[in-house]
Amino acid sequence: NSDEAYCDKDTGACEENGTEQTEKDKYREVDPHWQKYLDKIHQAMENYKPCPNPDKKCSCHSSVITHDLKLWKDRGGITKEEFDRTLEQDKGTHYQIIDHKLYRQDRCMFPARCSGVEHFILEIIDDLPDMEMIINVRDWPQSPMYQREPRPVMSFSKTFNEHWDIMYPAWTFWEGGPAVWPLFPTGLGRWDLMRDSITKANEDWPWEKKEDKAFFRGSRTSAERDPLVLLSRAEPELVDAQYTKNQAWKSDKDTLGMPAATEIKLEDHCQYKYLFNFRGVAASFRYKHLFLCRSTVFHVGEGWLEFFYPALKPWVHYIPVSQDLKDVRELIEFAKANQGVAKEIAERGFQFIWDHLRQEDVQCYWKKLLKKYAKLLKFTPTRRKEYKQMKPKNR
Ligand SMILES: O=c1ccn([C@@H]2O[C@H](COP(=O)(O)OP(=O)(O)O[C@H]3O[C@H](CO)[C@@H](O)[C@H](O)[C@H]3O)[C@@H](O)[C@H]2O)c(=O)[nH]1
Repeated sequence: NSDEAYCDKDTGACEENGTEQTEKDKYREVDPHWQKYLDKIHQAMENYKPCPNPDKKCSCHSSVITHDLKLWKDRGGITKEEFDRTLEQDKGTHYQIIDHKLYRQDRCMFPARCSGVEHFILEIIDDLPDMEMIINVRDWPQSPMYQREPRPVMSFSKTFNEHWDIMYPAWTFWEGGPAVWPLFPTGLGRWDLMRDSITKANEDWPWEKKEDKAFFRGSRTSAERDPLVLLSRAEPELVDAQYTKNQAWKSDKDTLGMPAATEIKLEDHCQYKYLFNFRGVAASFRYKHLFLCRSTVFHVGEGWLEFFYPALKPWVHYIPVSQDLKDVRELIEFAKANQGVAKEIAERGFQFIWDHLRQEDVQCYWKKLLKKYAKLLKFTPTRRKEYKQMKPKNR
């Protein structure tokens, strides 16, 4: 095997053999200490099959639909009894699509979130067959596997190992994202607009100009973020990670014993080379935005997903960090010592999100999902007369 000729397995030392530089050599030229990570990148790149580009059929993400619906397919479809039981258990908001019109029960726990969901459904309603859905707009998924009976409910986020929920693209792509005072008092903001504004902001921060530091700003929605905040307090030169307030904030205890930090716009995250993403309650909306900075995304833990996460690959598009953050210092140091590869990961991450997470892709996913889902329903929806028809806001 010609690859083996380059490096001594025991010492990790590599030698030039006078031949042309191969793709693999590129990852074999540095401090042997970092070899294990360079090998991971090489391996990941070898296994990676890029999605078609342009990808008019959002094929990049379709395997998630197949995965999420497989359970119901294997069970022979969704029965009326299963559907009604989930409805009675109040696991989400009930929608009906009948004759290309969208109807909804009156109650929605978070109206702006329902509105964000409805925006996408109404845009494709002419192409959708009759169906009914239970759409959960809470953060937390509603069909845990420890309860042996699965529920036909749709949620924006879940884990593959612990939840049966069918993932749909979160409301926040349009509206209903978290309000962060004073940055986004009415919610995080439309994804298509933020795509443009963060990408424009990154132009002021080319890689060479960015600060060589890891960065995180957000609230303590999960204590999994604590080790990074503590590392930042101990070594502010390496990491700047601080807790901000959220609506539940009552005292410094909610920001790990320190006063809350000032909020920083996502556009201003672009001035740092290494940006951290963590799950919060469920997946955090920040993930997709971080890539737009053309900074290297450090993604902590693999469990919590949104529909587009599985298409992003560790070491190709982001640096994976273990959930307990035991490897975090070494990984940041790896990136600092191997700027070339860190920058390449940043570029690939940016390009993926730019090419494959457009508003068209979100829309396309909704359409594919609902069409396939409708085929699994083993009953014909009957219109509930008390439900109101939901109409586009600006049409
Ligand atoms: O200084 C800041 C602080 C926050 N944010 C953004 O504000 C949003 C909210 O941040 P944070 O308070 O840390 O909450 P998250 O944990 O990211 O998200 C929570 O809120 C979401 C919507 O309610 C839920 O879906 C998640 O599961 C839940 O964890 C994120 O997009 C952040 O990037 C900033 O841009 N700058």
